[in-house]
Amino acid sequence: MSDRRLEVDALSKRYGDTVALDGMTFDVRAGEIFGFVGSNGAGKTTTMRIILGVLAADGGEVRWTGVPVSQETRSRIGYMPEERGLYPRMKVGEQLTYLARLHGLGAERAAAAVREWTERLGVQARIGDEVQKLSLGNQQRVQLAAALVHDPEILVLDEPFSGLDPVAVDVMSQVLREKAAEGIPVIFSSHQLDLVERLCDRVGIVRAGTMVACDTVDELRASGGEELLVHAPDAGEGWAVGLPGVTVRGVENGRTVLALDEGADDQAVLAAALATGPVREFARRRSTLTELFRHVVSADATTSGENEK
Ligand SMILES: Nc1ncnc2c1ncn2[C@@H]1O[C@H](COP(=O)(O)OP(=O)(O)OP(=O)(O)O)[C@@H](O)[C@H]1O
Repeated sequence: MSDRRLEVDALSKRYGDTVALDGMTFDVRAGEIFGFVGSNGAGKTTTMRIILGVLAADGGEVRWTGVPVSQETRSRIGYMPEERGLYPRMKVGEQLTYLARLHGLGAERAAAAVREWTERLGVQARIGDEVQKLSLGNQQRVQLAAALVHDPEILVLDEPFSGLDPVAVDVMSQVLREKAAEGIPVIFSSHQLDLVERLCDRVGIVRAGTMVACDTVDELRASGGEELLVHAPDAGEGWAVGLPGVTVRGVENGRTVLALDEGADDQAVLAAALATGPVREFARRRSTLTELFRHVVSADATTSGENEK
């Protein structure tokens, strides 16, 4: 039997009166990169901490290969905590070696893993420096190395991309892709939705401690419906307001972005645009993940009881 899935099943968690998780449910399959997105305070970090066992749930269960996760399973998870967890005064190499040994690697394998990951992540020149002497971005590269040196079976990364320069983002993305290709389930949280859209096989959108949408990027985008992008330079504000089946979503680089209901007449929109003057661009496209996210997350935020940090 090889049901290599990390299942998060109906997790609940309260902090006093704050409901942090309310039936959080999703799964991440082996070899899949899963993007975990949601507004501040939606419950992503709480979920990841519960997966790791650094926080106990009030209810629900986390399973790996169909079995509730034990401390032994948890020691095989590579974790990058949001608050980061490196010892500032310890040298990079010593720290990574210590972590690898702590997870049971022998001295030789630990040394090889530290070499491999510091080189891969471009911090090999800093191996003899104290962590606190590194820039924040380089500390983050070391933090990723710390999640990887013990050759984990599962990767759980809390905002691994925040604060990284574009080159580091590429390196991090490539590493996550490789790990997934090796058959590891990879879950990471992020507010950088363009990156999530590029990198993830599936995406889960969380609101107020509950998963509100979970699917492939393509399916999620398709569920957001179609949009029209119209560039009519002489049109005044509000030119499209009131057109049947049309909602004005905003303006993007001078183009009006319109959402179309199913069956709405795009030719009537074109005629309305032409009535204002020349039309330089008129294109259909599917919603981006960012637009869908705004739509899903703002749906009933006022009734959700969400307590933002
Ligand atoms: N230690 C704590 N004590 C009290 N409330 C907490 C604590 N940790 C989290 N919360 C609350 O639980 C909810 C979920 O927080 P969590 O950190 O899981 O959200 P998040 O999705 O990771 O947010 P962000 O994107 O800002 O990191 C929030 O309302 C938060 O204020």
